[in-house]
Order: sequence, then structure tokens, then C-alpha cells
Amino acid sequence: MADLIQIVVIDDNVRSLELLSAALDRDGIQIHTASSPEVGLELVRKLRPRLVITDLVMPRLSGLEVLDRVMMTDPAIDVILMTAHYTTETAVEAIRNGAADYLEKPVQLSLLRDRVNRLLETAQRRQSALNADASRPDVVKFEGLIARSPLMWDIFARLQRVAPHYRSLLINGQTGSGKDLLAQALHRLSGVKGRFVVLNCSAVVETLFESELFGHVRGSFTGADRDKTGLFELADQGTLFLDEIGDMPMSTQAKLLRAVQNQEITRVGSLDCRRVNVRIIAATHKNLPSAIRDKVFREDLYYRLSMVEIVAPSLQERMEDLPLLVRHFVQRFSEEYGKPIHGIAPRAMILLERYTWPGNVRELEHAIGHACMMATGDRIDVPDLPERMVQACKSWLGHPDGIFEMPATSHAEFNLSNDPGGSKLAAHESQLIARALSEAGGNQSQAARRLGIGRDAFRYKLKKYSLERQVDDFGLRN
Ligand SMILES: Nc1ncnc2c1ncn2[C@@H]1O[C@H](COP(=O)(O)OP(=O)(O)OP(=O)(O)O)[C@@H](O)[C@H]1O
Repeated sequence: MADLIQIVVIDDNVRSLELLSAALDRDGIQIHTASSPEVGLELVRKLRPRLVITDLVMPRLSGLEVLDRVMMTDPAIDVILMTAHYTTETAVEAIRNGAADYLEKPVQLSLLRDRVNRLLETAQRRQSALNADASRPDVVKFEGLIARSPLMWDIFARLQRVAPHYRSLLINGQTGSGKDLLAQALHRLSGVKGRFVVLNCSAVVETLFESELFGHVRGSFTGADRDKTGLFELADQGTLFLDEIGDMPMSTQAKLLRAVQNQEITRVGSLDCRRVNVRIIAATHKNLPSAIRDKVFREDLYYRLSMVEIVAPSLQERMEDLPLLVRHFVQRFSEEYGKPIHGIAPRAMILLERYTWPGNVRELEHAIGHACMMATGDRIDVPDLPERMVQACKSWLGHPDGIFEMPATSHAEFNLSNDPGGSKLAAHESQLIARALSEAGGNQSQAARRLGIGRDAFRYKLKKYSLERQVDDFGLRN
């Protein structure tokens, strides 16, 4: 039988304890209650529960102190705080300090059940994504984002935590790293009823910014031949995503700040204020603190937006996600183009692993799209990849046509239908390296040449697959 999930509930109001326990009671869960924070913390130390739900205001020890002590005991434990005095600021602050969620009292029991189930489910899926068979797309997907790296699953957990509470949020990350997908995920997770409205700030002419954001009335400027609804109004009760916020002119930044703070807008050429209820997600690949120093970005707007900041990691920082992303894009494009492409030749996969991906996932998506279009057989090979990448790779390999000289089929087969995320490829690659070394009698330069890769690349692979001992067995020969 699977282990029961342990939950500790702490509240000095016994009636409230009973209600919460009854609401959460279901198969697979064991609930422990404590009517004082001290007893609750003792239970936490003894049981190491999956989740702690605690009241914020209690005699002797507040919920925030309980949160602190639980984090010290085991930061992996999720803590939900409950308070009768909910504000966005305190919620965000508590989440910054490590809380998993922050609920208003009296707690709506269906909402509590929903949030608890989501937390438990994400923890479970994170575990599955990090472990074993990551080839199942449902296991390695979170709101449309594919990942198995701990870095990304930490971000997914943060998204889930802040989504119900944030009013404005900043996503920072290199171009093509998935900022747009993260913003969409946040919008969906926030549960707001309104639309997800996007403005790409780098695509708007300076003079039209205000009218885009706030709308205008007919006749307010040359060309304004009818009333126009601005994006703030379109996003009412929903989310406004301001992509490339670093490209917004200073004059518009001041007006944006006012609109975000007051949740009020005025159409250009009108005197009427309109109330709106809009959440703002801003994204940029720029370094905003340095833009503030250069006086092209307002500090007050930055602080407002970065109340919560999410950093999207580059693909280089999470290369363990590469095989999954390759699989995903090959599947997508082979369906799109109606071609029976089932995999990628090992030497092409090696090239993808060695490339530095300055354009991140978008560049990978384009590379695989290109390769699927070019492929003549049932799998992608090096010549199918964009020429620019192959050229870049040739120069690192130090042997102009080395990668082409490697056998395309021999030892390794990256097959989409049965390879769980590249582990098989790695095993084959390590065999290939070991064999080349043995055939070259332990001479690394020769073995590298046989494989058509540079010495540094060869050394890196030796280290990666812990094959250095094999070199020692031959004695060091170069
Ligand atoms: N984790 C992921 N799983 C699947 N697809 C992804 C992932 N991350 C990014 N993509 C895809 O890569 C492409 C680029 O992603 P996205 O537009 O979200 O990046 P971005 O950081 O917003 O880029 P830019 O800075 O240029 O606006 C999109 O087609 C997106 O679907």
C-alpha cells in the first residue's frame, strides 16, 4: 500500500480544527491536529509531514514564526497560512518567506481542498518528472511547458504558489526561454475570469503607446476616427502581459505605473476615469537595474512590477531537458508535415548537445522544424540541421568534417518511441567513447580523431561518463 500523506493542521480554535480536518479527510491522507503552535511544531518534527496548515494569529507563536521553524526543520514541507486579514502584500510576503499558499478566513472549504490537492499533485508530478520514466508527455509537462530539470520544476512550484495572489509580476530571461509560456501558465493558474491580453512593447510606435494601453476617443488626435478600447479595458478581470517591457518609453512608464497602482485608466482625449481590475505580467530579456542606472527605466515601476520576480532559465542551464524537448518538437513537426520521422541520429544528437543555444528553446524549435522539413529518411541527421549550427559545431570539433565521418547508424539509435529521455543515447555514447579509446590503445588524441571530435570534447566526454579510469588502465598516452 502506498504511504499515507501526512498533514498537520494547527489552529487554536478547536471548532475550526474539526472543520478543516473533516474537509480534507480522504483516502490516502492522514490528518493530525494541534490546538497550539508548540504541539503542532512537535508533530512536524516527529512526522515530517508533506503539508502543514496553520492559522496566522495564535497566542505565543504566530503563523509566520511557525512557517520559519517548519522551514528550518525541512524546507521541503509545504506550509499554508490562514488569516482573517488577507491582503495581496501580506500574501506575497508570506510566499516569499516560503509559504506555499495563503488563504483568507473563514476558509472556503472547497477552495482549501482544491489548493491542497493541487499542491500534492504538483509535488507528486515533480517527483515523477525527476525520477525514472520521463518519456510520458503527461509526466514531464506542466501547463504546456516541457521539463524534467529541478530548476524548471522549482519555477513551476513558485508559479503555482504566487498565481492566486500576485497583482503584478516580472519575468526575466533570455530571448526564447519560455517567458511567454510562463505568463500564460500564470494566467491560467490564477483562476481569473477575464482574458489574457498581450502587448509586445518593442512593436509599438512611441506615440501610440498610450492609445494602445488606455484607448482613445474619436478626434483626440489625427487619425483617431473612432473610439478605441485600450488593452487595459480588454484585460479587465484578467491579465495584461507586457512583453519586452524594457522597450517601453519613459513617458508611458509613468502612466503605466499610475494605472497599475490605482487600477484606473483614462482614454486619450477623455476626462472620464474608468475602473479596471487587471493583473500585470511584464517580461524582459534586459537587465532592468542597469536600465534604471542608464535612466531609461523607472525605478518605481521596476519595484512595483518586481514584487514577484521569476527568472526563466536559459536552455544551457537545463540541458537535461534537451532530449525531451527534441522528442516533443520532432513529434510535433513530423505530424505537422505528415512525415514518418521517429528519431534522431546519435551524431545529430551529439551536435545538439554541444551547441550553445543562444536563442534557447525557440532556436531549438526552429532547428528541429527545419530538420524535419529537410529529412528524407525516418530520422533526423546532421545534414538536416540548419547550416549555421553545423558550421558552429564543426569549428568546436576542430575537425572540419568530423561529425559527418561518425557513423550515422552504428552504435546509437535515439528512437522516439522507446528512449526515455536520452538515457539510452548516453549509454550508447559512452560505449562509443570506450570502444574508440580501446581501439586507439588508450591514445586520447587518436581516439578523438577516430570519432571526429576535438580533444577537449573527448576529455569532456571521458569525464562525463567516468571513463578516466579506463585511460589510467592504458597509462596516460596522448
Ligand atoms: N518548456 C517548454 N516546453 C515546450 N515548448 C517551449 C518551452 N519553452 C519554450 N517553448 C517554445 O519555445 C518558443 C519560445 O518560447 P516563448 O515565446 O515563451 O519565449 P520568450 O522567452 O517569451 O521569447 P521572447 O523573449 O523572444 O519573447 C515557443 O514556441 C514556445 O512554445
